[in-house]
Amino acid sequence: LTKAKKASNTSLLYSFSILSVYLLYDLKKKLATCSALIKRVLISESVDPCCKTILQENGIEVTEKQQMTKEELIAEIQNYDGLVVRSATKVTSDVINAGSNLKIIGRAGTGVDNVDVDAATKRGIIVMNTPSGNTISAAELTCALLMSLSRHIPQAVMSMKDGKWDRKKFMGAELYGKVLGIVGLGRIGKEVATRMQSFGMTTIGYDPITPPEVSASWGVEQMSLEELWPQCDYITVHTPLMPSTTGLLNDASFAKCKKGVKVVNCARGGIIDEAALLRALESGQCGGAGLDVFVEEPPKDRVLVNHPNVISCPHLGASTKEAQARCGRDIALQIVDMATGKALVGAVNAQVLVNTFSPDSHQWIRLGESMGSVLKACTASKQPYSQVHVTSLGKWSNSPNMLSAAVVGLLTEGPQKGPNLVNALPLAAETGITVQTDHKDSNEREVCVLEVSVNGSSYTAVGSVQAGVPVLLELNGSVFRQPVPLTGHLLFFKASNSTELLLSVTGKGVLAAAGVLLQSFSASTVSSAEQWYCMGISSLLGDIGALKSLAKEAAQLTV
Ligand SMILES: NC(=O)C1=CN([C@@H]2O[C@H](COP(=O)(O)OP(=O)(O)OC[C@H]3O[C@@H](n4cnc5c(N)ncnc54)[C@H](O)[C@@H]3O)[C@@H](O)[C@H]2O)C=CC1
Ligand SMILES: O=C(O)C(=O)COP(=O)(O)O
Repeated sequence: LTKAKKASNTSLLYSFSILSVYLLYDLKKKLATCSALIKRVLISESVDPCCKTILQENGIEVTEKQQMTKEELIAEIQNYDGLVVRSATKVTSDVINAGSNLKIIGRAGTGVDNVDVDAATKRGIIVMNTPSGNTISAAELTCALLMSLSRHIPQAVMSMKDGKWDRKKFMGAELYGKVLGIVGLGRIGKEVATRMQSFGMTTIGYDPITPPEVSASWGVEQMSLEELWPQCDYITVHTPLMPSTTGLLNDASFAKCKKGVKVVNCARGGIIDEAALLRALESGQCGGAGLDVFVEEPPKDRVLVNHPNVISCPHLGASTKEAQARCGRDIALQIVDMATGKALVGAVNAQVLVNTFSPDSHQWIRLGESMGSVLKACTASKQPYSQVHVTSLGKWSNSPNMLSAAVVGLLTEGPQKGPNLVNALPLAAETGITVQTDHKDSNEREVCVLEVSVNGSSYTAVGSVQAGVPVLLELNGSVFRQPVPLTGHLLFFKASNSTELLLSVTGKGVLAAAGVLLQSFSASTVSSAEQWYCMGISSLLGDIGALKSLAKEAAQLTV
């Protein structure tokens, strides 16, 4: 560049009215999806051996280490790309942040409350589970607890082992004709309902998401919790543990129940408030409880476990050979599919990625990232962004994916760490960027419009996918005569419409002097005073800073 400046100073200064020379970027380098290679996986709990076998068969190195302390896990986790857990491993933000190479956390089971999903999402780590693998087992254990509660089977067994023959003490009650309230009508709630109906129970329930007509089709009448509590002889909960379900059954709700109501928690400790349960058991408001799960596991405080009307298990809902085989196999296959870019199944924090596994979407994602990169370069000196808006036009709406992809392009600093499709939107929110997306149906054009606002100014890129290649059609109002393929190294600059100018940049000008070959050239259709140009070039210019200052210097001169 220095040479170029010396050699062609006059023509350069004469012809340049470049305001800025923008970005050179290598699109091939960074497609920030999460299909990064998974080479090493740590299994930190007792997961079916088929999990290890499947991972190894697919070239993944597996280490099994059970009962690690938090400190041990934090010290080790940086060595792994993937972590497979059940419910006992607490994957806290400390663990996640220590996992500098971590790309995936696989939960061989359903509940992900032991994983800090938000922390993982912010770090761009996929969290996936195998939600249907243990449904039947958890439902069967729930039914077993309901039956045991009605007939005091565990207590009777203990008394027999004690050498007693106490027939009076264990007088039970039939399930037949009784009302079972099911809170949470998802996979397990449904299976519990249909099984208990075969015992002649009336099943009623509540779920804020499952539509009443859907649950009615499998025999569960839905109603509000206020209506449900007083009708139930038995209540079973099957919701995830989250703020809205913590303490769902509490002092106030127990007070609304029939005296002697029996409750089962085979979902998560804390959905039935443990202290309120104890009070209800002691007052007789609750006639018995079947607990598979506890707030603290194992529970140090044994007062509930030791209560005569409580029967309990050490979190055995999923502990069957069948459930473990399914969950172990499913999580291994899901990790392999993800790593090889075949499919993304079971991701709980990366819905946007699910659609990126079709070749079609892949190119649109590349387009979004590339347009983000282009606008990032055009606005480099003006950041931070205040708003990012993506509009998709076409037959199908891909704007949510495009939005994440564009944010990846806008926020990416280097090829390794930073934003990807998993954490793009949380990162944008954290950075104070307002994001917006919409879609307009159109049979004529299939394009994506990306608009970013920086310091009150707005910058726009319009792109599309043509013949399987992402292309840029417009940049800040300049419509390119030929679509610009967003591939390889591209040099964008804004300049007045002048042949001399172009020669000074290309032919014998700056690029030639820097030993860079011009591979393609796109100018805008409008011959306005200033317009955007894009050049495909053979290699990255070593010193883009020098080019920029040269241009800046030139721009200060009156031509
Ligand atoms: N004890 C064990 O070993 C096992 C326990 N589980 C637990 O069971 C839970 C349920 O599992 P699935 O049925 O597979 O999940 P699911 O996602 O199919 O169903 C959960 C249902 O709860 C509903 N829900 C959410 N908030 C609610 C609220 N405030 N009130 C009522 N319903 C609400 C949801 O709409 C959803 O339909 C899991 O989250 C997990 O914690 C799962 C498997 C084994
Ligand atoms: O899948 C779930 O949500 C469970 O609670 C089962 O937990 P586990 O895998 O047996 O530790």
